[in-house]
Amino acid sequence: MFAMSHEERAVAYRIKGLTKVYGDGPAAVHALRGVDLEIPAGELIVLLGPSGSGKSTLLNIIGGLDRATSGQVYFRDQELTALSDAQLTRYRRDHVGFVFQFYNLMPGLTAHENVELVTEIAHDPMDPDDALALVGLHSRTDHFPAQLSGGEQQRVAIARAVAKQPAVLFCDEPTGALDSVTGRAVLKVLKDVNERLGATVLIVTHAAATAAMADRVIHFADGAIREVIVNKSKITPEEIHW
Ligand SMILES: Nc1ncnc2c1ncn2[C@@H]1O[C@H](COP(=O)(O)OP(=O)(O)OP(=O)(O)O)[C@@H](O)[C@H]1O
Repeated sequence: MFAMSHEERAVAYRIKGLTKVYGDGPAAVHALRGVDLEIPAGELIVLLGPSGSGKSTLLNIIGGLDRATSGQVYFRDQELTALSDAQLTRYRRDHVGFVFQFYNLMPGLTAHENVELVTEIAHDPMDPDDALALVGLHSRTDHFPAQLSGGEQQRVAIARAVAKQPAVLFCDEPTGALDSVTGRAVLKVLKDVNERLGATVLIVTHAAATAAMADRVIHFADGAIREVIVNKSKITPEEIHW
């Protein structure tokens, strides 16, 4: 048996020469122009960059929601870019949670039932009540989305995403629809998920102040990575001002 080195175990994603072109001919859009990146496991990472620079495209490809045009993405030792559609679906189901700007909850189901939808089909799920307690909503489990504030609905969406105990949590503008106080509460929940569950958390955001709480900040511009900064002195979500 081969023992994996510490370094191999510690990398969640290896991305090599990744490109994505939407459309073809003169109308083609080069959303990713050759991205090389390593994402260490267990970190909280923030992706920043102007609108249209390719952040969501990168998140969608490494999250298994979209296909690259060329290049490779490895999750641990598995090449995602070589998987069939069925294998990619299994990767998403077993390892990945998603949180989006708009919470995408089922309006006719309670908070508990929204989380249960995922735990019923997950491999090694948390109890829905534990997932809702993790996001501070233990007293609201029987409420419907319309009875909850935006920040509370986003916390239900986070509980739903983490209830299957994913290795990775992808968050695309998770605070985009929230005021700063509520947004900070949601960021605190994401930090808790990162620390308590050990999940790697990737956050795409326009709220540049969020970068101060990250382990690592990736700056995107024009379909490429401009800079990766390892944050030596992080602040807590409560200390963020924006
Ligand atoms: N399905 C699509 N078809 C055609 N072009 C697309 C598609 N999705 C994204 N694009 C284009 O790819 C480029 C990168 O988009 P992407 O959404 O990844 O950027 P972003 O950095 O996440 O932007 P934002 O911050 O505004 O969400 C943009 O020019 C966008 O218009």
